[in-house]
Amino acid sequence: MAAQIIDGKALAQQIRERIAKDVVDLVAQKGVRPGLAAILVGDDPASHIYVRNKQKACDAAGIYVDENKLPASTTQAELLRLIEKVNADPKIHGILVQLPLPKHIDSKVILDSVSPLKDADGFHPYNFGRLVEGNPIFEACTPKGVIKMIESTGVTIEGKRAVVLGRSNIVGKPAALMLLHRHATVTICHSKTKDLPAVCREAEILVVAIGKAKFVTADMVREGAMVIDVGTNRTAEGKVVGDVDYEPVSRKAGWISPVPGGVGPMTIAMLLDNTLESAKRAAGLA
Ligand SMILES: Nc1nc(=O)c2c([nH]1)NC[C@@H]1CN(c3ccc(C(=O)N[C@@H](CCC(=O)O)C(=O)O)cc3)C=[N+]21
Repeated sequence: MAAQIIDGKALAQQIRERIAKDVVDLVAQKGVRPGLAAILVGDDPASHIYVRNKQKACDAAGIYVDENKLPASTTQAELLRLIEKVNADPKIHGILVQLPLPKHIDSKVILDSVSPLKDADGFHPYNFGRLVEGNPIFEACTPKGVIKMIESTGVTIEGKRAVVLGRSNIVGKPAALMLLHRHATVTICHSKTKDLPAVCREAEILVVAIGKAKFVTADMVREGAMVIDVGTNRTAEGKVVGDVDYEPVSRKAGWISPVPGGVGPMTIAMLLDNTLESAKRAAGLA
């Protein structure tokens, strides 16, 4: 039996249409248009493509974007001044500092300087702490998108064995917490995990975020499992592939998310959603 495909692109499109309607209502009712400050430092081509896609999605949803493309030579102090400015700007409800930043800039210092009330990426330690508590304001976009994809299948998370492959602060760890709060039994695996394939085979829900092309093979997947592939890897030929060896795994899994067209588009939709929610809060709603 071939797995059912979790179409992140279509789901993201539905969510973006709902956001566009909510933006119209928010403008009509409160005179507040959601605003996102997008900050991009340097000339990493992939980052420019991502930011352009985020900009297009915001435009289509009626979200105002204050785009800041800074040269690679930008100093940490200059970047901090820009963040102070957008922190104080009432037109801005969400701030995105595109990662990675150039090496001479300390990302931790920069991300910590973003107002927790505008932290649409959910990367600030305050928001991470709120997530640990189970009382988040902003949830990181990629793991939030992963949860929405799982929920879209109608499969209940409660009571399930979930395995998260990867322990990064921006995907693996928050994804594991979000699954835990929805009452899954969660295991986090990483490079030091012993007999990783056996642990993965226990998963009814397997979330893969390790950043290695085709790392998850069919022998690591339980029959009928739900496999969510967070990877975005570029092959030598320039093709985008996930962390999952899609063809063989899709013959064994019950559900699978493709790359491209899976978690990536959902990440962008969640950035819009977080910006909208922030604007609603600023307008005294929600
Ligand atoms: N502050 C910050 N927040 C982020 O959320 C953030 C970031 N920095 N830095 C880089 C990563 C990566 N990321 C992706 C978003 C969309 C796709 C996406 O839409 N991908 C398309 C394919 C794109 C292609 O073909 O190149 C897809 O999967 O269908 C992928 C990756 C967000 N990130």
